[in-house]
Amino acid sequence: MRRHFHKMHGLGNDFVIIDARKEPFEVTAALARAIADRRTGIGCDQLIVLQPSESADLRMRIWNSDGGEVQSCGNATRCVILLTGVQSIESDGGILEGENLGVEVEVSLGEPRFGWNEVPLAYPMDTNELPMAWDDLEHPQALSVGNPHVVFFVDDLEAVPMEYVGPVIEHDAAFPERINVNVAQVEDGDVRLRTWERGAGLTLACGTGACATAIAAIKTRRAESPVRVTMPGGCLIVAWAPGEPVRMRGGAVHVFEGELDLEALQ
Ligand SMILES: N[C@@H](CCC[C@H](N)C(=O)O)C(=O)O
Repeated sequence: MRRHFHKMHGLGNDFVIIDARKEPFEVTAALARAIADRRTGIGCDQLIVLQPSESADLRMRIWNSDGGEVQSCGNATRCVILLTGVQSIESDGGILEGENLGVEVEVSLGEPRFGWNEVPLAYPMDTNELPMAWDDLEHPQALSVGNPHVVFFVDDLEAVPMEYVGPVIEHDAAFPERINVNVAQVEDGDVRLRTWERGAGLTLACGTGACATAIAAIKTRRAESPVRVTMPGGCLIVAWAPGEPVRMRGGAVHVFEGELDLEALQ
């Protein structure tokens, strides 16, 4: 069996996108891992499947490269808007709205949530400053922008061994659904960010991570909205004020399309 797919990326965070609005497509964790495998599959950070929706223009489902299904993906949202032209997307993290502005795509990810059980954390803690530390990384903020994030601000981003500390924090028992780990440095109100993504590891950019980090920077007056967030793959502009949805603007690129050989992947 063969199935049409699109390969897209948002600032180097890459996706295999399958449009299953007319023809259903069943995903198992094993199939998601096989498609995402860069040696034997197509290769991607996340597999995205588009389905019909009753509450929005379409439903977007997201699988990390480890095969786990998750709630939200900021960079994929911009790609899906570019690909399909829709303006509202149902996701497990909420309704996402956006618009293709031409060179860039703008997306609203809804209002962030700061309750310990909304992140979620394993037990009550002050999400403005978790009383926790991992080596030199300490007291992160925790929040949900549809998916769970912690944000650390540091003086020297390059000195942080993300490959070592990222997976340790991701799997800490304090985070029952695991967590996306953002480490950022702020200079003159501009944010530089590296993200260890839950279920995908270090990526060139993370859209929800950029939103979570900009919100954390605005809350602590390290930066003012709109915030420029620069990641290894490029930059996003993030706007937010307390009580409002977070909005993100940036690029999205269609790379190629082709046919998946599903039998070869099993
Ligand atoms: N790359 C994404 C986030 C993808 C999901 C994330 N790894 C999770 O497990 O929540 C983005 O651009 O936001």
